[in-house]
Amino acid sequence: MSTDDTPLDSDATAASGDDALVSVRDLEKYYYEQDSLLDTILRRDPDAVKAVDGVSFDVKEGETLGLVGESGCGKSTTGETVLRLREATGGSVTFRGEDITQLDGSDLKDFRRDANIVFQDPFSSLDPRMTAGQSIAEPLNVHGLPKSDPTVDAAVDLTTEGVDSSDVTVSVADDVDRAVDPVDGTATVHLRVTRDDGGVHADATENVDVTVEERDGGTIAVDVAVDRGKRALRRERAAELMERVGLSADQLDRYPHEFSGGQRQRIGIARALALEPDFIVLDEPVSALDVSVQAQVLNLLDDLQEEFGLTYLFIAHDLSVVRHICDRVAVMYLGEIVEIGATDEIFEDPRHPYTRALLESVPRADVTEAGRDVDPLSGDVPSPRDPPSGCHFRTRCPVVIPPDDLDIEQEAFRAAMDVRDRLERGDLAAADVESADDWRTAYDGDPDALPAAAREAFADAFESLAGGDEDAAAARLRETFETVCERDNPALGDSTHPAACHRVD
Ligand SMILES: Nc1ncnc2c1ncn2[C@@H]1O[C@H](COP(=O)(O)OP(=O)(O)OP(=O)(O)O)[C@@H](O)[C@H]1O
Repeated sequence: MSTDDTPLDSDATAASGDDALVSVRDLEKYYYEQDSLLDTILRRDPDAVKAVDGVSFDVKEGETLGLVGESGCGKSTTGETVLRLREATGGSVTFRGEDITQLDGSDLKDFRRDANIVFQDPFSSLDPRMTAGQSIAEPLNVHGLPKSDPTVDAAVDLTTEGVDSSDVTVSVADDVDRAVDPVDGTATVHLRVTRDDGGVHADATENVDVTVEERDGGTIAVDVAVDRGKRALRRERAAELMERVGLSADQLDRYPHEFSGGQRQRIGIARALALEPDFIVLDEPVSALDVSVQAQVLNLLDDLQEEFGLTYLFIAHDLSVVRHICDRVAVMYLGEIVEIGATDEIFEDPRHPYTRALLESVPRADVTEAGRDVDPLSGDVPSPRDPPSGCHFRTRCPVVIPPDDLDIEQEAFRAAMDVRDRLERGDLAAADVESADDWRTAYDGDPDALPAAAREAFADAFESLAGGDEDAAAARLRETFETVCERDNPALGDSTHPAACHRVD
């Protein structure tokens, strides 16, 4: 989550394999709606909601990749499918080179320790009947942690004062790694043995149980062990995490409703950190918070990323949030990624008309570089059950490409396409038309400003309509006004900053 410029000479979609922690390829998540009885009787194929429809991207180790787009574009479904909280219906997700869509049993459980999620709404994502401490410790409980790792060695780093170190023998229990974080495969207890007027004392920096005994002959025996049970250790870990996310360990026994929104989100973050993951999906982590606390939570996420070397997939609909914390940004529209690139490039040189329109909805101060020459988005995202043919954005796109042989202004072309859409949707029917000339009222623009070929096409089509032949009318309009944008779905290239648009090379 650095604000430094990311090198732009790397491939934007694929992080060239080696440095990718997560690689997503052609990911699909289709939801199949419950069939009606009639569907079952007629053996119709179930309707698919194509929430994620062939998405590919990499998240490099240590980076923050933003995933942005309007509500309903499939961002959450992507995040949850990448984490295997939902099952993919196609494609692959590779984590450290292993396809996690194929994992099961203990391998899947291991992946769940490595990758976690912070949800948007910290109130509904926390169980109201659990205290903060219980919520944070729950993942440890589920995984039976903390437990000792037999491959970790136990060691002691001894210092003495008033005692000759050669007189001290220390025995460290093998399982101290339950309470002492190992470094490079060794859990080291830092022990200090001192003598003062009261006798000999032994203290450890770590939270372990130390007993000291002075034996005949002047030798000193120190035992280091972890005597607390798992439950107590989990509570200690929860307390540490509370402090790390900016809360007080004294609040461990409070319930979610006793915290503010920002504090609840901190608890959600502590819970996500409990298993020491490498990768976290942040699903709109600050969208539900007051603007005044958003920056604090973003700063916390930034600090945690640096301290623990975390990799983030940051989901947001608000581009202004993304700008300051993401290294790269992927823009999603109706189940597809339409543009991906380094954050500065996305903001300073947006290539896809959808990205430009999204930038238009960002508060003005944040997009001075992008200019203000694009209309903000109008209308809603179409249904992913029946996405538009070709480029999914074409029904809202302000720069649809007219046919080569039709010399027509964009606005006039859009108005002509509206007539076509209404006819094809059934909103304009033969019953609404009496004569060929009726096209002049159906067309929302200056009919006389249209090129002759367009006027002829309308007149022919409306004559067919007046005669009751809707199919012939639709065919005539398609023949004249069909655009490449509805024929072909533009692919996302593999350049440094690709955009899936017929206008972008
Ligand atoms: N369980 C489900 N069954 C059917 N359709 C679903 C299901 N979950 C999501 N969808 C649909 O999939 C599409 C993508 O939803 P998703 O929540 O992933 O989008 P999003 O971009 O994250 O939006 P939001 O910001 O509102 O969460 C939407 O049309 C949604 O209605």
